[in-house]
Amino acid sequence: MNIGIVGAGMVGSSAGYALAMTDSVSEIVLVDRNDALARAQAEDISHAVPFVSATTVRSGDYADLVDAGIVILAAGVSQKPGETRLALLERNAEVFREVVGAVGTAAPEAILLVATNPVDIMTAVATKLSGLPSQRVIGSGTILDTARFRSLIGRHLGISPQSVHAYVLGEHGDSEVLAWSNARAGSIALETFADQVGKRLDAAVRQTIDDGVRNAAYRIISGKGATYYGIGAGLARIVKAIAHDQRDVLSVSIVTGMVEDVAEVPLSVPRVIGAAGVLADLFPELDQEEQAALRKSAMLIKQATVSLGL
Ligand SMILES: NC(=O)C1=CN([C@@H]2O[C@H](COP(=O)(O)OP(=O)(O)OC[C@H]3O[C@@H](n4cnc5c(N)ncnc54)[C@H](O)[C@@H]3O)[C@@H](O)[C@H]2O)C=CC1
Ligand SMILES: CC(=O)C(=O)O
Repeated sequence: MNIGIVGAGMVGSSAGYALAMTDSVSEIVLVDRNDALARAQAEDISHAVPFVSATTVRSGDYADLVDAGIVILAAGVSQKPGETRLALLERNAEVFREVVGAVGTAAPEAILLVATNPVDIMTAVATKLSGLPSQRVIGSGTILDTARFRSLIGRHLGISPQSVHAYVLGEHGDSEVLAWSNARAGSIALETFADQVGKRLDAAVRQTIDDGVRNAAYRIISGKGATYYGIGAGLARIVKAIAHDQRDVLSVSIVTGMVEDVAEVPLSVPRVIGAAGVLADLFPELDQEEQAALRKSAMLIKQATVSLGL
């Protein structure tokens, strides 16, 4: 499959690099309003390819996206230290008014994979502007938060994050919901697993992990200005699931019919991902506190989409 990436900054180029390293697509075309940047990123990534894969990496303009099966949207502004994702909304909605139309003209059938923040609301913006069915406009949503959650649980329990089955739901942002109540390690409930390996999983440990997940972006941005390796790998993971019809369960964001009594809201729950995009939405059983938090997150996002007239 051929992949387009619009926005060749830190996130777009990291996604391109991660994709090239996984050898899962045929061609990557980078598009940016800064042509020189897109050219330089493509050239640099293409020099990594001979070590790993045979992916063609080049820059181009929108017309070069004609054969793309998926177009990643990573164009726009990013957070300054201390700034929230939601604060980017107006500026990035303006960028999408230009970008989504241009992508739609070149590649009307492509699945759109949104990374630009605030990613849930930008997913709703892209869905509206493109006129595509919601199953084909996918926001990276909480795929990154879920990875952070699994990584910290795995580190605490002394196991691989890939043996942790736990999801972050709701907004990719401050109101996100760490679903502790149904988290498992191997096939064992988390608390039972912790008991069996002699680890504590009390409120203090949970609070430390919650902070590690919820505030990761703020910490990284204050230390190095941006986050990009994690999301680059997350985007590559979603692309792989679509390109190879893998039917993986991943927490991603699409405009969802009903979540905790909030209608038509873009947020993340686990979903089955395959060649046609989102094949099914999954709603894990939550405890009362998590349910209330998910409703709050859904209402907050809904307010923002309504304020944009979506
Ligand atoms: N979904 C997630 O988990 C994450 C999302 N992000 C978001 O991704 C977005 C990109 O972040 P970075 O790559 O760090 O920013 P960046 O500033 O490095 O790159 C953004 C690129 O977009 C390009 N661009 C801006 N307007 C454009 C337009 N109208 N047409 C074409 N290209 C345009 C710029 O020239 C620039 O190269 C931000 O909104 C950021 O908040 C960042 C990290 C994680
Ligand atoms: C920047 C951002 O959204 C993140 O790293 O989670």
